[in-house]
Amino acid sequence: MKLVELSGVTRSFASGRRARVLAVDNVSFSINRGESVGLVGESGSGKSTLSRLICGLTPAEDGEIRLNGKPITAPSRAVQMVFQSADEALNPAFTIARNIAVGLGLSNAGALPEVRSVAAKVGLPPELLPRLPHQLSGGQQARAGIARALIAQPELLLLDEPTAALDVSVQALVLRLIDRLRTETGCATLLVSHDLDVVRLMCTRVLVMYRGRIVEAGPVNQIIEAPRHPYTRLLVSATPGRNQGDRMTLPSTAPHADTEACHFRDRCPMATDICAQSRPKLDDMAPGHAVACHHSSSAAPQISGSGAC
Ligand SMILES: Nc1ncnc2c1ncn2[C@@H]1O[C@H](COP(=O)(O)OP(=O)(O)OP(=O)(O)O)[C@@H](O)[C@H]1O
Repeated sequence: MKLVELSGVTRSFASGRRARVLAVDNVSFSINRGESVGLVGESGSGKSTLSRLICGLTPAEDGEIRLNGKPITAPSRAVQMVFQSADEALNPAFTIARNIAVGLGLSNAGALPEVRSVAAKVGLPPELLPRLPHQLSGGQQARAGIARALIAQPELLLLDEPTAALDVSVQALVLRLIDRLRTETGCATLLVSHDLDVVRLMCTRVLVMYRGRIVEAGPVNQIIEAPRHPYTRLLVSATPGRNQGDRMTLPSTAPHADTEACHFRDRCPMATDICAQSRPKLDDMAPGHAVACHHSSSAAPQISGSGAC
């Protein structure tokens, strides 16, 4: 049932005069086969680094990532990434056909029948295949990026803000396409997004990340309707159209390097001494709903019955 399992995964980067920035700090979770999971959090919280770790594009410093029970140590065809911009996804010097074939590790005409077939699946007409990426619209480039990932027949598709560079009407089309392909192929998805409404539409479960850590995880409706972690509440309240009276802005913040404390404590209205002294564990508060907060019980709002997916 479990497709991917992360245990204690950690990755830091050198950062100017400061020794290290902990981009991903001792993160553990799993994704089941065919599951659609969202990953949300403010800019710099570590979402892209986490995706790249799972994809094998960035090595972990500590911890382990397993795919079907076997450690991932390098990029594998079973895990493919759809990037947020064509610049990352497509080689500007390659035709669209050749870019798609790269997903198979091939870049020659031998891949053409498969390229045509996957292009048709994502709605790219064959006459676009000989073109260069800059000769396509943003939506067509996004489709080509999805085709490049899909041609490898992945078991897990990592979608790093796949529609961030597109205008709203095209975004909706591409999101619908991704949802249809997920259902057709049965592959699991991890969707990185700033947009909780998109995550609610596309995913059954969501992971909330803050400064390198998962602070809340659970069924997407339950988390949006009744968030338990103070940061998730802030995130939900900052979503346009919600809790207007209590909306707060989310300034960009630098990740902490300290491992033995709650990273949210300096922004948390409920912080006490224990928050500076020990790291809260991600504990189950309800079936499938986990929260990492020393005060999650006292802070918990009533869960209305409207939530679990
Ligand atoms: N190659 C790198 N070298 C140095 N620091 C890095 C590198 N990659 C990421 N970081 C740092 O790690 C932290 C997490 O970055 P990451 O890109 O994973 O966040 P994110 O949540 O995906 O942000 P965004 O939503 O803006 O894309 C940030 O502080 C970032 O500056």
